[in-house]
Amino acid sequence: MPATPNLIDDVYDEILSRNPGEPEFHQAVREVFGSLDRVLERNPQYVQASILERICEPERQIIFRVPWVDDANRVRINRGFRVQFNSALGPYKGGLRFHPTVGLGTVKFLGFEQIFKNALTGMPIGGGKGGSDFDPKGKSEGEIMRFCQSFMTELSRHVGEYRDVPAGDIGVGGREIGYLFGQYKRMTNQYESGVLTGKGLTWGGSLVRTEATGYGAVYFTQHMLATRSRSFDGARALVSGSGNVAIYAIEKVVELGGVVVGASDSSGAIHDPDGIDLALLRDVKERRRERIAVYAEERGGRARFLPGASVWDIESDEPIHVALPCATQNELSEAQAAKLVANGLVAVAEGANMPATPGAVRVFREAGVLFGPGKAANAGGVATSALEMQQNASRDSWSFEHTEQRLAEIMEAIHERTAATAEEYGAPGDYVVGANIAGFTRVADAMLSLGVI
Ligand SMILES: NC(=O)C1=CN([C@@H]2O[C@H](COP(=O)(O)OP(=O)(O)OC[C@H]3O[C@@H](n4cnc5c(N)ncnc54)[C@H](O)[C@@H]3O)[C@@H](O)[C@H]2O)C=CC1
Ligand SMILES: O=C(O)CCC(=O)C(=O)O
Repeated sequence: MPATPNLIDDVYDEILSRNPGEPEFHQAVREVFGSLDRVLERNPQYVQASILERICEPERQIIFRVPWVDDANRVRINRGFRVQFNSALGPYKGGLRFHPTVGLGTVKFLGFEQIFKNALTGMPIGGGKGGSDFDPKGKSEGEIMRFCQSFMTELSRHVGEYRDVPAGDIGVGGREIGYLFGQYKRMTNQYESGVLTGKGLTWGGSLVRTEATGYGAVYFTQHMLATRSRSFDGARALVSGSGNVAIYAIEKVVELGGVVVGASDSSGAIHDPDGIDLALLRDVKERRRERIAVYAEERGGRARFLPGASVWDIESDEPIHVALPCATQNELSEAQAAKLVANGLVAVAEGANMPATPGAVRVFREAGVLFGPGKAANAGGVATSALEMQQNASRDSWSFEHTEQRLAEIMEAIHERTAATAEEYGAPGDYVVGANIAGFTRVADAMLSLGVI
């Protein structure tokens, strides 16, 4: 009988009562705690130093008003957030999300995940996350710019190369990072490239950052598949979403010989049994910023749009070997997981943060499906952000080949670290246990060294 179950339950109960109304944060904490009993047994020093309690309490939470003027000259108000969760390993690092569902609990769940993900990369970055309930959908270029400028006017007090380095996430891509960086530069009167990552290539950005999260998730999957002597060659895959992570995951799957037969956005899913035409999808989503239905209309043939459906509802006559959820949290349910398993699923890698519900994760693990949790599988994005920071600090810019090689090595190392830790703690092949323990112990050891702060 483990010596610590009561402690973990007690700390969790305390977190529930101290953080009411934040179900996604609770879910993320529960998921990590589920792997930690064996770690606390072996490391009583973590218990003595209250690492569990401390790691769940953000170092700082900033909530601010974001006033801006719309095209009709009306003053609009949104709420901005930055949660600076843990800086034991380096400056806070993590993206900004602009989406109407964003609240403190969302940002805390993402920031909490980010602590362990960033630790897994082996790079000197702490964990943080931010965002706003601003909805970029349907807004003009001018409105997006004015919102970003107002958001940065407050955020600028809290960020910096050595303090906190935001990047993109849902609703925040190169365009928004540009407006945020422009306003920061104007306010501080200095060209501090290292304050944000995901920058454009002519003003301090890194090659491969755009592709990194999607490519990294596919590299991670490739390593998982190799443990069963399998590869992407001839594999059929479903990818949810059609944003930054999804697009480059699709690109890499196809490059490695796989076929992607479905993708989605928040209006529905497309099923294209002959394989998605990536050039058309990119044109529709990246350039024209249209709904995904337009892809099916223009593609013709056997491509279909399924209004309001999830990609995981697609009825495929042929087996689906790989699932890459790359849209949003809790998008893949237990019932959808069971259906995928029945249709020949071999591997899942979370390109998004926490896209599989706890029930879905249980189904995958019990069925022996290779399951790469987001902390490990989507860490290529933030790792390449850290490479962007390295380039900024050395006033250098690396070639695409060199940077992609670094990304590939980092993803291989994360896979190795995760698999080895799972093995060491008696759970061979369980990437959830491996990622949680490897991430947690790296941060916990640093926290011990830094004293009670
Ligand atoms: N951009 C990055 O480097 C990283 C992103 N992530 C995670 O990956 C996920 C996707 O992020 P990005 O691609 O950057 O955002 P994005 O804004 O470029 O794309 C998000 C995509 O998800 C779709 N989507 C959103 N809600 C949906 C819903 N309820 N149902 C179906 N589709 C929905 C959107 O239509 C869009 O296609 C998020 O969970 C994010 O936290 C994780 C690591 C790094
Ligand atoms: O590149 C970054 O700093 C952030 C990436 C991110 O938000 C994530 O990993 O979820």
